Amino acid sequence: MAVNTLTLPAPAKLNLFLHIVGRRADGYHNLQTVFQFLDYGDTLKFHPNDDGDFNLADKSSHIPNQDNLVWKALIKLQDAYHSKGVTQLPGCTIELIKKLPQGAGLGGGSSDAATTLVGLNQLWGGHLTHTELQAIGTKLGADVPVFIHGKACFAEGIGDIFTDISPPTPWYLIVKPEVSISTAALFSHPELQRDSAPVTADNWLNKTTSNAFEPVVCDLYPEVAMLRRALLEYAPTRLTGSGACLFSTFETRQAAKEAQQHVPKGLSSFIAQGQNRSPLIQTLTQ
Ligand SMILES: C[C@@](CO)(OP(=O)(O)O)[C@H](O)COP(=O)(O)OP(=O)(O)OC[C@H]1O[C@@H](n2ccc(N)nc2=O)[C@H](O)[C@@H]1O
Ligand SMILES: Nc1ncnc2c1ncn2[C@@H]1O[C@H](COP(=O)(O)OP(=O)(O)O)[C@@H](O)[C@H]1O
Repeated sequence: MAVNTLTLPAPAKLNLFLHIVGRRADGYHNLQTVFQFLDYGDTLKFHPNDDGDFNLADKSSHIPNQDNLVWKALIKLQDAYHSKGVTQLPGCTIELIKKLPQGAGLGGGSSDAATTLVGLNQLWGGHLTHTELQAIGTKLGADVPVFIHGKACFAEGIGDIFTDISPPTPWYLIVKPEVSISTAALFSHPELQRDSAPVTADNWLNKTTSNAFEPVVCDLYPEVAMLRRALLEYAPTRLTGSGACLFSTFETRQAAKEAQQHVPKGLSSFIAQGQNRSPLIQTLTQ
């Protein structure tokens, strides 16, 4: 008999800073960044069935199912279970409810993939450890492992070697400029600074940090530069990941709400609080 629906969050992340410290032989870049999660994101509902079929019910993303990172995560996890000799996997329909904008630097697709791996692993009897799930996640995208890790961290390598930290957890106003940015194109941009001086998990808060993509993005997209200048009137403001979202940092939710009144009409924005344990991990350990 099919078990009950499992509902899990797929939260957003912010990169509180992001430096590039070198280029690797495989074309990827070594980063230094701090990941923090938000109490805001997508939701996945896993509806188990008795007929052994798998479906993705996604009314909100407009991404063809076979391209969706949820579906790709499902296929990769099935392969991993098969190679462990577990072939009888209970079927389910995965319902994806998207709130996060795409191509935003909030890691929405990566978080959906991570929640899929964690959720299905739980429904299939937990044959894989979180370390094994992270290794599968890396094959789907550099940002997937941190969502499985689920703790705020100083990250190195391609963003997959973690030192846990507890940065302050302020309120953020996140605003999405109406531009679409390719992460791969930005990483290969000739003007990108790729030689930032290394910082450490202990000293980054006392150093001058930045987001290496910000000057390039502001140069390519004047509307992002303009929005950044406007938001800087109210609070410290920075790009997250490769953009396009900007986040402004406030001590209180009220202050974030007041600044939100000034977001240019037509741009989407939301307010969320920084989380040092991701909402996914909080739900799993409840
Ligand atoms: C920049 C960051 C910062 O957290 O986030 P987003 O802006 O995507 O949210 C990540 O490094 C993005 O991670 P993710 O979006 O999963 O990237 P992937 O799909 O793995 O890679 C897309 C492309 O970016 C380049 N890439 C990615 C990561 C990295 N450390 N070096 C790279 O050079 C590669 O050209 C790769 O083909
Ligand atoms: N479930 C998904 N949610 C969002 N994007 C997805 C998903 N599956 C595949 N994608 C693709 O991944 C790309 C990056 O998405 P996303 O993770 O939201 O952006 P970012 O990494 O910039 O935060 C999108 O442009 C989209 O084509």
